[in-house]
Amino acid sequence: MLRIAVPNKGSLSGPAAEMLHEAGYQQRRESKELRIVDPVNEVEFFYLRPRDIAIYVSSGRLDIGITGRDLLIDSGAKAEEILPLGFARSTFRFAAKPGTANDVEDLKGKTVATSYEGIVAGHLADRGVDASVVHLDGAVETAIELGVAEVIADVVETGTSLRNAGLEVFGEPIMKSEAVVIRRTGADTEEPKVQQFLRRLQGVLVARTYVMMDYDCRVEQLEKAVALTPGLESPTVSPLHNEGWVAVRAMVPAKEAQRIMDDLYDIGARAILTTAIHACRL
Ligand SMILES: Nc1ncnc2c1ncn2[C@@H]1O[C@H](COP(=O)(O)OP(=O)(O)OP(=O)(O)O)[C@@H](O)[C@H]1O
Ligand SMILES: O=P(O)(O)OC[C@H]1O[C@H](OP(=O)(O)OP(=O)(O)O)[C@H](O)[C@@H]1O
Ligand SMILES: [Mg+2]
Repeated sequence: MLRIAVPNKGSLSGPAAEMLHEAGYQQRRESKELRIVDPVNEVEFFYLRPRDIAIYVSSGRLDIGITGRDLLIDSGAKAEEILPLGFARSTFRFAAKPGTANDVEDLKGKTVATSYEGIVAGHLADRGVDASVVHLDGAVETAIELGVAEVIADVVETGTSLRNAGLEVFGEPIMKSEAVVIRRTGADTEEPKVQQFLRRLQGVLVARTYVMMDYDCRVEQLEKAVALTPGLESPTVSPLHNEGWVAVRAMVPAKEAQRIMDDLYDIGARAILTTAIHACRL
């Protein structure tokens, strides 16, 4: 049975459970459940604190985990990312009151508050900057107002929390993060059970980012139309009862669907439809 760690709280937990559900796995019914078995799929899910997941996976007691890339790196645990999942996207940045610092070099002798000491200490050490790091569990933005630090390093998504605290980012982003699937460093990712789990999640990612497009066009326009909708391998083209017309079917990126429909219409395609993809295996 495959043993998988899933975030039990915070930004990662809802979207992770939703993705697993879409991939056909049973999920817990209430938030106090700490572990469940999905006997049909032969998988056991452990609901753990996102910060602890890399540690469990690196110990080898759990086969796979879902966590944030920033949490994985911060932990220093011997685990590696094997599939990015596209949710809980954020950047990790330095911020301070305007005029305090422009660059990481300006942190020399200053105090930086953060919940991600591992990332910050590593970043400062790589650049040879000697600064103190103070660990706080959360609401790090307030640390400057209350005089605990001159600078913070924190997760930024919309930037609202920073603006509300009168702070501004400076320097290059320290890292970009998103939810990722992790495995113990050096463990065999080719194992059939692991591969099946990854294919299921990849299927959800593809179903979320592509739509199926169908349309009719005149044979003379087929090459132009196919150039607009090349599909993954190549589009399906079927004859219509009306001679001189064909029906075309191809997957297209959901974000580009409206533009492609306009372009197809302009070259004479008609009855252009898009439909959602619920699941897929590429
Ligand atoms: N506002 C946010 N937008 C996107 N991702 C976020 C946000 N806040 C945290 N994350 C991501 O969530 C993970 C942190 O997990 P954590 O359990 O600390 O979540 P949290 O939402 O901050 O929960 P908590 O309520 O405990 O602070 C990291 O990968 C981080 O990048
Ligand atoms: O750029 P924004 O959209 O404002 O999002 C970023 C904020 O979200 C997270 O805070 P969270 O709500 O998890 O509280 P915490 O600081 O106590 O962890 C993170 O720590 C930032 O403070
Ligand atoms: Mg938080």
